[in-house]
Amino acid sequence: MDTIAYLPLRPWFAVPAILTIGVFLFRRLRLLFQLRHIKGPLLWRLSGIPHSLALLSGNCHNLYAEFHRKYGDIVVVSPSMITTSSPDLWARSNTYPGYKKSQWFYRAVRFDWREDNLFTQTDTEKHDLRRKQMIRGYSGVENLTLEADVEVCVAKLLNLIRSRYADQRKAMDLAQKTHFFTIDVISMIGFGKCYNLLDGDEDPDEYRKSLHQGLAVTHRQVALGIWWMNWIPFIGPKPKLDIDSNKGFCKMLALNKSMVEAREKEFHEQKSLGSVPRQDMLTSFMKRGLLGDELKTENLLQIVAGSDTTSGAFNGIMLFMLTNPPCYKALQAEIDDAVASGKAPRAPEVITWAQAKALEYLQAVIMEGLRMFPPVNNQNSRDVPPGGDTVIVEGEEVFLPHGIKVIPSYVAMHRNKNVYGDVDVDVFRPERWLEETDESRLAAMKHEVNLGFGHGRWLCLGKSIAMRELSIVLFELFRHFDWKIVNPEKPWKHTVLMGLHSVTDMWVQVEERVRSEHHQDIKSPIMDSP
Ligand code: HEM
Repeated sequence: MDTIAYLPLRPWFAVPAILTIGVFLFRRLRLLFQLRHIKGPLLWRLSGIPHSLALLSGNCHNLYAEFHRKYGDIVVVSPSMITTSSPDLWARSNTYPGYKKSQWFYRAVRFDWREDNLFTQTDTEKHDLRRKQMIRGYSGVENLTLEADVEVCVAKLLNLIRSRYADQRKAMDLAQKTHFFTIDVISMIGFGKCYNLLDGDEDPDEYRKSLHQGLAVTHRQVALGIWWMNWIPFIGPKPKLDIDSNKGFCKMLALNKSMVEAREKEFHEQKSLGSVPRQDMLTSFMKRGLLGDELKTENLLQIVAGSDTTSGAFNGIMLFMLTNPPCYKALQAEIDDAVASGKAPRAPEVITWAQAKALEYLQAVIMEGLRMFPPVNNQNSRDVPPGGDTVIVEGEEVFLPHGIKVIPSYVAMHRNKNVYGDVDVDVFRPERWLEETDESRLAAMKHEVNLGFGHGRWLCLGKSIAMRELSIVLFELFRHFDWKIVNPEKPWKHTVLMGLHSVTDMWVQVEERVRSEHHQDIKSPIMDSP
């Protein structure tokens, strides 16, 4: 008892304790001094706790947008972190030499604590080498089944909505279906084997649930700063990878392992026989030397990076469209015109990516949806390089000291009045993309909204896949069906985990659009009623 009571007085304890506290306080004061010229709420400058609480609240994206409205384009949100709504600063921190991905976030999101994938790699040189091995597989140049794979999944989605919900007048959880769709697409193009969630309209192996659980656990670890616990090898169960008995993420890992191993074997056999291997994503990666564990971890990255992001975008765009009758009507008018004029095929054929890209209003809806509801938020952090960096923000030079972390506030950036004007930035109005006559302003708007896919060497590799999915599916959803939100007062349950929108219970009523005797001319009973 005595020993414990007098512990702080014993020199062997007191000296290191005082030194540790002293170093901590010195560092805090130095940071406070270094960032004194940047605005931000006092409590957030002094302690990291408010930032942790903001992340845990699931509403960090809106809170930081609020800060930007109050303090301007850069704001201190923790002793060593600033958030920015300046497109120039964010673009610069993705291109200017020396900026790198911050470990506090990217180390935490490794699937396996020992191994990086392209997304988590904080060593810029290693990242760039890996990216070179993968870029052609993602681009579609060496992935000749991409178009057909997406088309098959779109047909399955339409069939599911029609047969199980529209025909039976049953309310449908749209968020579940968009997630099933993006998981099916990415497993098909990533593995060459579809998870088939749309076929059965269920998730028997709980992939969806496990993706959400994985995001939730990692989110809490990042927010509380305890991600390093994953690095203690004895903590956390080592998953037993058994395809038959597992469910969820472990099943996904097991399936990934066996699929990739089988494909590697096939690849080497075909190579030794001199025959042409399949032309898909996995083959493209293997041709560029990505094999074994590296191939497995990159393959898994696709599923995680390619499902919640795109389904978040779908849900946001659908919510904004279903609550904006003039936009809803304008999109259906463009779709009907496109079909009537032969710019789009008649049903049951599915529109192609090339055809959908050419539909101006559809593309404007997607840009505006991504602007109003950015699918990725806040945490893609960058470290300021050694020597610091002097940047121009709102016309003034600002010095950012070395080691400070910069995070993007896409919500605020996508509503930056210097880019979009100060009339209606907070309003969903796809027309802004079509009406803008000043070419340099339009270019700045496009550049800005595209930052939501990252930038420079870290630009999203799946961007064209996501745009393809969004364009084709939105066209077909509005061509075939009419939509109502079941509960406009609470349209969904929503939170943000690891910067991604996690949406459930987005209940909608869906009806087949009424067709005239020519069958292809469709009139909307919902939107045409007075
Ligand atoms: C609307 C949908 C999507 C959005 C908004 C989005 C956004 C982003 C963003 C912001 C980054 C950069 C993150 C950072 O700098 O740390 C990124 C990276 C990445 N995304 Fe996406 N993404 C989407 C869909 C997809 C899809 C469908 C795939 C896969 C098919 C994918 C694969 C990747 C990969 C592999 C990276 C890492 C790139 C690198 O570090 O070189 N994304 N994405």
